[in-house]
Amino acid sequence: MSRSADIIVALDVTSIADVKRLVEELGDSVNTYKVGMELFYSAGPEAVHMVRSAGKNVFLDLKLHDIPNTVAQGAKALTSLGADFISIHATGGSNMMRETARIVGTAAASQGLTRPKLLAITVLTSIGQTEWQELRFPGDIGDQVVHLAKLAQQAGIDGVVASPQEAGNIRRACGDNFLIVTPGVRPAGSAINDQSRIATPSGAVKAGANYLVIGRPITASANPRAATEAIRQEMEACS
Ligand SMILES: O=c1ccn([C@@H]2O[C@H](COP(=O)(O)O)[C@@H](O)[C@H]2O)c(=O)[nH]1
Repeated sequence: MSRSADIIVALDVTSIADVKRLVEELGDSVNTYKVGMELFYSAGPEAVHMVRSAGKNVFLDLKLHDIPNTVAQGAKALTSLGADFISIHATGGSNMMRETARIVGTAAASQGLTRPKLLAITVLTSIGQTEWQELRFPGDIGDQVVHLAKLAQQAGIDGVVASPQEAGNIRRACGDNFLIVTPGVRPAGSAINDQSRIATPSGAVKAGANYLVIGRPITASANPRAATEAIRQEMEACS
C-alpha cells in the first residue's frame, strides 16, 4: 500500500558551515535531517543544535550497539540533546532494546521533552548476499530483517531502519503503526556508491516506507534543491 512518506536528508559532512549551507539551500523542501557519525564526531552536539535552530527535525543516527545499560544511558544523553529520532542496533538484543525504550521514556518525561522515536537498525543496506555469506550468517537477509523488526517491535521500539527491498514484508509483519525508515534509495540513473540493497524513491514509497533517508543523491548533486524536488515529485506521483 502506498502512503505519504517524507525525505530525511543525510548530512554526511564534517563542518557546521557545510550544514548551514545545505540547510539554507534546501529550505522548506526538507523537514528532517540526519546527523550521523561523520558529522557528530567532527562537529559534536552543535550540529544538532544548528539543525534544530533552523526549525528542522533531527534523526541522530549514531547506531548505538553495546550492552543494555551502556546503550540506554547513551540514548538518554542523546534524548537531552533534543533528537527526534535515535538509532540503536537491533542485534544488541531484546534486553538492550527494551531497557533503552524504558530509560529514554523516563528521561524524556522527566525533562518535559517529547520522547524521541527509537529506530532499530536491522541489516545495513550496504550488505549484499555475498557479504552476508562471507560473514557466515545463515539464510536470507530479507528474512533476518523481518525477524529483527518483529523483535524490535516486541521490545517497544518505534520502528526500524531497513532497505526498501524489505519494507513491504516488514509492513505486513509489523502493521501500519510501525515506522519504516529506508536508506539505500537511489533515483534511476544515479550512482549506487557503497549501497547494495537499493530501490528508487517510488519503489520505497510503494513498499510502505514512512521515511526515505537520502544522502549523496541530494548532497553531492550540483543542485541539491532541484534534486530534492525531483525526488519529492516522484514520491508524490505514487502515493
Ligand atoms: O542500513 C543503513 C543504515 C544507515 N544508513 C545511512 O543512510 C545514509 C545513506 O546515505 P546515501 O548517501 O544516500 O547512501 C548514510 O548516512 C548512512 O550512514 C545506510 O545507508 N544504511
